[in-house]
Amino acid sequence: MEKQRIAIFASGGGSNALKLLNHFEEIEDIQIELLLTNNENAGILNKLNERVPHMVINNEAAKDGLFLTQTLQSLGIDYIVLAGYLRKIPIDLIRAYPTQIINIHPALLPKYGGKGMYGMHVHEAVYKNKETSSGITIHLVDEIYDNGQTLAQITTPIEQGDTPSEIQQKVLKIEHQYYAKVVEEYIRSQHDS
Ligand SMILES: Nc1nc2c(c(=O)[nH]1)N[C@@H](CN(C=O)c1ccc(C(=O)N[C@@H](CCC(=O)O)C(=O)O)cc1)CN2
Ligand SMILES: NCC(=O)N[C@@H]1O[C@H](COP(=O)([O-])[O-])[C@@H](O)[C@H]1O
Repeated sequence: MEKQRIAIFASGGGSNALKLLNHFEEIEDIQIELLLTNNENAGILNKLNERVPHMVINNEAAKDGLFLTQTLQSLGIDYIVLAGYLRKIPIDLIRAYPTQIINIHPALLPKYGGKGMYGMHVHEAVYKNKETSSGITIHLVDEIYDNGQTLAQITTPIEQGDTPSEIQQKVLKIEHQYYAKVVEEYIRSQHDS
């Protein structure tokens, strides 16, 4: 496979972004070339240690699909991997990368998805509904939040008495175990000759 270049989009602490960096540092034909964030205070920015170039955009730029497309294409980016990115991906960027934008959602879609369902909001809703399991959904991104084709779904049991924070920790653990491998396998599946 010809070398494939990834841009990671993140808005927060970036634990998934770091797991992705670690995973793809060991792989020669898939490389992470950029970390983009809409949040100048994102915790990930303090953890990169110059491992990858980064770009901070404001919320206007985050809405500008043509700007984002031109920027990413000028860098030769082939895939966009969202890792706790909290802004809507604009339609013009989706049209430029129709099957090349991947997201991880910390719940078993289609439940607990859509506008407002991010971070702890998700786990609090799962807790409130007394679910006995939660998990992750890795999916392609389309113009509707959390609506794109599912690539993988992995569940984790919720014990009676688990708090939203304990649910978050269980879900984050499987995010870290599976996301990078699912991304790698998906990219390779798109280039199987
Ligand atoms: N076009 C798409 N853009 C994004 C998707 C998607 O599926 N299609 N996934 C999200 C990630 N996400 C869930 O996995 C998600 C992130 C944020 C929100 C949300 O409600 N955001 C708030 C703004 C929050 C903030 O900036 O502080 C909002 O839109 O009001 C929902 C789902 C990434 N983008
Ligand atoms: N709907 C999107 C969403 O809620 N994404 C979630 O944000 C967290 C980011 O953590 P991280 O910054 O430590 O990777 C992760 O749990 C991810 O699933």
